[in-house]
Amino acid sequence: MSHERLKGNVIRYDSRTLIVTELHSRKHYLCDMPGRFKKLGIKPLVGDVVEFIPTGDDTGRVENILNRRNELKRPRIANVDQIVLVTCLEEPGVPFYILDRFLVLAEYSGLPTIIAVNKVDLLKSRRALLDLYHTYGEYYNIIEVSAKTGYNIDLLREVFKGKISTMAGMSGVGKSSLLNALNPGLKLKTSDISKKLDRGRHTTTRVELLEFDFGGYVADTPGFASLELPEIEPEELKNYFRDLRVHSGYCSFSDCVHVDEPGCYVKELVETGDIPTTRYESYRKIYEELQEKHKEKKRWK
Ligand SMILES: Nc1nc2c(ncn2[C@@H]2O[C@H](COP(=O)(O)OP(=O)(O)OP(=O)(O)O)[C@@H](O)[C@H]2O)c(=O)[nH]1
Ligand SMILES: [Zn+2]
Repeated sequence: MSHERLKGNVIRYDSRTLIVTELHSRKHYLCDMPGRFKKLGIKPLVGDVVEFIPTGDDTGRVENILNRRNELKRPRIANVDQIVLVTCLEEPGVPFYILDRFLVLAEYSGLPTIIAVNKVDLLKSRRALLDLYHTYGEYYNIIEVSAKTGYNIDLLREVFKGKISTMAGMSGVGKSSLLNALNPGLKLKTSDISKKLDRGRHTTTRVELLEFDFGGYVADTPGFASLELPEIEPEELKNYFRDLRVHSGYCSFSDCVHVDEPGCYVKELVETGDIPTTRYESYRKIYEELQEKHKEKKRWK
């Protein structure tokens, strides 16, 4: 048995053990952590890249956790590359306002975001799609897909390939169906790995990374499930609307929040239709919600 250090991705973790996928062979190792980690308060996260030394055929001991590029809060994952926001225009027709809330959370996380429009097989015309492109197409990559017919699933596979992703989107838009279309049996396969390496120990409720056969990982639970807004100052909200942000510099006041100020260029663009009304309405609605939250907080101080 060689004792060279190997590197791998943590795909699952409970209080004592980690399942690590070795980067090159993609073999799974059940690893434990040295006691000193706990003493030092070092806790691994799913998505971490760790160095480990094999102690048996499929076991190992973690030596080191490499620096994280980032850390997503919900679900708790390290080194996330992107968010794939799933929506659809029929069954259910997801309101743009809901999409806008997801996008604020995505922008706040600072991660690249791709919009996947699922169930395009249900559309009788391209009208609703054109509306979506008009509203979001300049600022986000949009990909039309159908989990049912397989339309553009190969393109979506390219989006996920080799990356750590998290999917977000309203209930019923087809997130699970898409994962299954991308990689049939994805969830089952992962629970098999867990069972084999775990030797029947209790199952964890923590987030796990599912491994695509074609390379790459996706969180097994959707992100931003609650749509609850993070602690953003109302004045900061404008930074999380890409389309407002790019025009912010042209308002008369540099700290313009695009609500009541004179000489607001953003409001001018809403008038001329260059910024979609739905986007501006979402902005106002969320702005007011944040103001309320802010007031509440002050009241209790
Ligand atoms: N027509 C059509 N139906 C689809 C498509 N994708 C999913 N569905 C259906 O939409 C319903 C919801 O799909 P799910 O994959 O469970 O959606 P989900 O986003 O995972 O839902 P949650 O688990 O509630 O978050 C199911 O009845 C699917 O069969 C599609 O591309 N076209
Ligand atoms: Zn303004």
